[in-house]
Amino acid sequence: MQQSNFPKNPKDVINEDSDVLAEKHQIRNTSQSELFQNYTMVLSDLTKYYKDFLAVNGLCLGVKSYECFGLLGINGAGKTTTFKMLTGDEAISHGDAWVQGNSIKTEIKQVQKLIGYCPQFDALLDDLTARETLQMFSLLRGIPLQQCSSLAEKLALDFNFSRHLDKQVKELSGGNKRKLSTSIALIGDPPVVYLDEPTTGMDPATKRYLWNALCRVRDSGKTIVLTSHSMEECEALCTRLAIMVNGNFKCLGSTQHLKSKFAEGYTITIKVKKPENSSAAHHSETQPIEHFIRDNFPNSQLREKHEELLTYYISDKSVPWSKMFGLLEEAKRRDLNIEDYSLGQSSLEQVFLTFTKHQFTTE
Ligand SMILES: Nc1ncnc2c1ncn2[C@@H]1O[C@H](COP(=O)(O)OP(=O)(O)OP(=O)(O)O)[C@@H](O)[C@H]1O
Repeated sequence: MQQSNFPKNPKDVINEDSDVLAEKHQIRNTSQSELFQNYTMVLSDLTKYYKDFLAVNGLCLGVKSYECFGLLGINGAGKTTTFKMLTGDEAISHGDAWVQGNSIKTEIKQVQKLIGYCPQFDALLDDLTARETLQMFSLLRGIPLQQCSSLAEKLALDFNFSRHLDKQVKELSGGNKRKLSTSIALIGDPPVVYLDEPTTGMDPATKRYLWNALCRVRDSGKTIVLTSHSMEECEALCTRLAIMVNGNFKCLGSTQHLKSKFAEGYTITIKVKKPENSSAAHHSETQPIEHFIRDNFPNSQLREKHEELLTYYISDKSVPWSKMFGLLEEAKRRDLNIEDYSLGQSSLEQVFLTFTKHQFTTE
């Protein structure tokens, strides 16, 4: 069920990160001619309402060639809706977006010539072979008939499905269908490529093969925008990424920047003993350990308190591991209701989880 306090007005959104605000400021305050000179793709306050439900909220972004931009977010964050607006499949409610200076709102036919799109669900015809599929899309893209066959072979080689080129789509595995869909997005050499979860259903080795192929595409000068649920994928491919929550960018930057901004330091996760016959620890059980952490780790931040788990972020990297383990062992000895604990270096995955846990439940 939809939550009643979902922000209806783009201005209602709070807690935007400084990098997200800086990008907004830059897009809003730079002349269009300068933006189009610097960026292949520009989003300016891109917004989508489904009736009164705000699915995408005023996104501002500029993406250059040689850049792969990642949209990360859990289910329902607004990633596919963003793509659908960029491909002209959904009308834009407010704002606009441009590809090589062509407006999605007023020049969609021109924009469609400049983009390749791999949708989240393979839009393939079961009875055609992979070769026939590639040839059909090549013809639709205006490629001369005599070049279609060699192009199909080249794409199958680049994406490692040559062995399956003459199989019918219905005979292909899920991973090979994704490879076929991704290669379709590249037919006609479009300068901008949108990939909606390109590696869904792929085994780890195939995934890595596709990542390498996409790195080569990126390094040939194209602009790639992809959605993913995987931090690992974004680390492998993306020059920059944004974490999306409820239609908003929550943070934006290179994986390295996000790591140093949000994931430096340590994470302590403490499992608190639950009282008998209770599914969660209450304040009286968690209070002693909360006091202990506050007193002994002055820079600690309580990031999450969920049932019997407390997760702290320790930004002070100068404290040696031995000291931290020593303090946590002491807390265990003092019987502060600690059942168990773990101590580790913060990861990008934790940054992602920290941001996305604020996603409203809409289903
Ligand atoms: N046609 C529609 N009508 C009404 N609401 C929609 C429609 N399409 C999407 N939504 C809602 O908009 C929100 C964003 O959906 P969207 O598909 O863009 O999310 P997503 O980030 O791509 O999720 P996933 O990772 O599952 O693909 C969701 O709450 C979804 O239920």
